[in-house]
Amino acid sequence: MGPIIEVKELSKIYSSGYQALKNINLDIQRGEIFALLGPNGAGKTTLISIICGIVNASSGTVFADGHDIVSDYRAARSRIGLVPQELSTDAFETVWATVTFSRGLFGKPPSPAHIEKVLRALSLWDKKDAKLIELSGGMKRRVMIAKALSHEPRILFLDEPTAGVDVELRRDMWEMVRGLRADGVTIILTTHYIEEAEEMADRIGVISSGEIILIEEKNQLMQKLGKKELTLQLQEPLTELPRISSAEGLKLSDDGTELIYTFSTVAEQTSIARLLRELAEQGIEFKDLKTRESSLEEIFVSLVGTKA
Ligand SMILES: Nc1ncnc2c1ncn2[C@@H]1O[C@H](COP(=O)(O)OP(=O)(O)OP(=O)(O)O)[C@@H](O)[C@H]1O
Repeated sequence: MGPIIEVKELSKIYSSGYQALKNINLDIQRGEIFALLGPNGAGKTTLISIICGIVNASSGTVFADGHDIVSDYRAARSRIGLVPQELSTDAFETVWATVTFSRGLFGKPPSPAHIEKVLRALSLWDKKDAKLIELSGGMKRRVMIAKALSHEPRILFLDEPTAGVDVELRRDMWEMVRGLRADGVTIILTTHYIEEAEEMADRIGVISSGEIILIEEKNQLMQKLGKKELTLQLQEPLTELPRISSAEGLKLSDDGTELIYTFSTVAEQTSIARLLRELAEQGIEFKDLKTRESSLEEIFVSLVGTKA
């Protein structure tokens, strides 16, 4: 079986003339959690909206579970659940009715058992008879997810799932996403919270100005582009950097009490050993040391020059 989503040479020019996507090629593997990162306006929502059939592409093709999203729209769309960024709910419907109705839209036979399972998983069961207007913002967001899961999709898109939600709900959502993955659902999420991608994703794609500039396994990305920082707290402050051959990547703190050494995670052992040896040879002693690894956030900023 091939990838569950295949995007080929996809471009989008809005009627305003603005080109939001430029020749995107992207395969999403079955069962993975894929995080799409990018600064505001990079094209994330446009890409998702095209895959979900809400926006038309200008050129290129998309297959969802083998179905062309244009010529075979219904089959493609039935495979997909979408949790959009904006909450749009029918304020006076009950939770139960709105989620049940969503399932019907995809031509699936009623399944109260499935709806119950979804509502329980999202801690909405005791609210099933409440009208949406009576729910808190976080609960409304859970309802959006319940709607997206109502027809048992194999692919779930989460567009900024945890924007503006509290820490507890964010944790709950991560838990739920992991549970879905365990059931074999493929998950694509966009997020501004790098922490979320770092925590959840198997692979990460970075989109900037309508182009995919990087796709990588998360662990490899962190290893390849990640930097480590070693801080040595000196016994005696220095007035200038020691003259040693491993001075590249070495900085002296403003007050002269710390040496800070930045190195790539790949090159680590040999270069640290050499640095420590050379410092010892110069009689420079330190009383403590600490190391720190760069976060995905820093890697991201180094790639696109701005925050996600
Ligand atoms: N209907 C539209 N007509 C014209 N331009 C649009 C339209 N929708 C989006 N755009 C433009 O396309 C670009 C990509 O927008 P998109 O919403 O896909 O970005 P995004 O990566 O999802 O951003 P954000 O992180 O802010 O949600 C932006 O410059 C936006 O202004």
